[in-house]
Amino acid sequence: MKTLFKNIKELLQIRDPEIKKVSGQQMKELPSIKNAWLLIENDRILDFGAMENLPDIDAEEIIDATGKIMLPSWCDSHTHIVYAGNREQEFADRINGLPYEEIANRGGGILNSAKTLQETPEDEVYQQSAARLEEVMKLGTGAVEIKSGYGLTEKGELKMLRVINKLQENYDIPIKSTFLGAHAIPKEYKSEPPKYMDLVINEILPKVAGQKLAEYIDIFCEKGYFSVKDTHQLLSAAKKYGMKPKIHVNQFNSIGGIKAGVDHKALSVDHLEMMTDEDIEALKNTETMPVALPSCSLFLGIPYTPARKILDAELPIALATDFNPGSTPSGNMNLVLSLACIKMKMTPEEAINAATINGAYAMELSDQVGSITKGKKANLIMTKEIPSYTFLPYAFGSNNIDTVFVNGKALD
Ligand SMILES: N=CN[C@@H](CCC(=O)O)C(=O)O
Ligand SMILES: [Zn+2]
Repeated sequence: MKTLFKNIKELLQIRDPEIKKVSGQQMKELPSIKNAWLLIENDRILDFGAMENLPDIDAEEIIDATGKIMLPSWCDSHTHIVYAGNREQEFADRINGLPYEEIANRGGGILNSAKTLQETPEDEVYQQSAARLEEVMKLGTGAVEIKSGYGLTEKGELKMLRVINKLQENYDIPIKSTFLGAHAIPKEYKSEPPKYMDLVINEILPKVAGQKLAEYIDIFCEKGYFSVKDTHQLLSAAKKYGMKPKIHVNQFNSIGGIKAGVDHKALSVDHLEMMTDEDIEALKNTETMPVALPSCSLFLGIPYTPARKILDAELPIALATDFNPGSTPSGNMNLVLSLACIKMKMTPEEAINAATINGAYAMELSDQVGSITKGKKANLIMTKEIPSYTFLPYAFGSNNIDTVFVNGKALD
C-alpha cells in the first residue's frame, strides 16, 4: 500500500542514513524541503522531494497536506510510563511548602510509588500504563524508552519489566526497556544500603538478563540514593550481560555520576540540571548522549539543564519527558519542546533535532526513526495549518498536531 503526501508546506529533518546524531553547531540546522511530497509504502518512507519535481506516482492513497508541516515523530528516550496510581497528594504537599527531598525522606516519593506498584495486580498496572502510552502516541511520540524502578523488590521489578515487554508486543512503536532496580533504597534496607545493592546486582539483575527483560541498565546516582561507587559496581555487573547504561545523574548534585557513566560507555546520561565544568569536560570526545528533561525542572521548580553551556562545548543534547508520577506527570513532548526553547534558550531547530534524531540515538534507534530518511519507519507527525515550524514551540500548550502516523497508519 502506497500513500503519497502532496503539497506539504515544509518537510522537516531530512537526513542521510549515516547521520546518527547532531552536536553543537550542527544542531542549529534543520534540513528541510519547502512545498514537498513524501511517499510511504506500508510502514516505511519510500521517497520524497520538492513538488516541482514530483514524478508520476501510482499511489493507492493521496493526502493533500496544503498548509501543513510534516516531520518525524518525537523520540522520547527517558520515561517511567509504567507505574501504578498517582502522587497528586505530594503535589499538593509541595505547594504547601514541603520539599521533594523531604517528602522522599518521609517515605513518600519513589517509595510511595513502589508501595502502590507492589500492591497493584500486573494486569491493572498494564492497563494504566497502556492508557498513558496511547496518550503520548496521540501527542506525537513515535518511539519511547520505559524504565522499571517502582518495584524495588525482585517481584515488583520483574512485574514492571514484564509490563514493558507486553507493551512492546501490543504496540506498534519501538519501545526500549531499561532496568532501574537501583532507583531508591527501600525502607527495610535504610540501615544497610549495601545489602540492597547486593540484591539488585546478585539476585534481580541475573533474572532480568536471563529472561531478556531489559536492554539497558539505569541507576539514580545522587546524594541520598546511590553513590558513584554503587554506580561503578552495578554498571560493571550489567556489562557482563551486555546491558548498556542510561543513567540518572546530576539532578540535584554533581557527584561524579557523569564521569562514571562515560567510563562505562553509557549510551546516555540523563537529567543534568547541575553541571560543573568538569562534567562538561568528561562528556567531550565520547559517544554518550546528554539528555535534558525540562518538564521535570518545571514541575519540581529546579534549575533547567544548561543547554547553551553543553551546546557551546560542541556536545549534542537530546530532549525527553521523564514521564513519571512524582517529578513529571506529563509525557507531552510538545511541551518539552516549548520548555527547551523558552527556559533553556534552545532554538526551535536545536530543540527539534534534540527531540527527534538525538532522541533516537539515545535509544539506539537511529537506523529506524528520528529523521525523514528513505527506509526509515513512517512514524510521522502532520501538523495543523501553522505559519512555520517555530510555531510549534511558540504556541505552547496548544495542540498543533493534525494527524500522527505510526508505521504509515493514521492514529484515530
Ligand atoms: N530522579 C529520579 N527518578 C525520577 C523521579 C521519580 C519519582 O519521583 O517518582 C526522575 O527521573 O525524575
Ligand atoms: Zn527519570
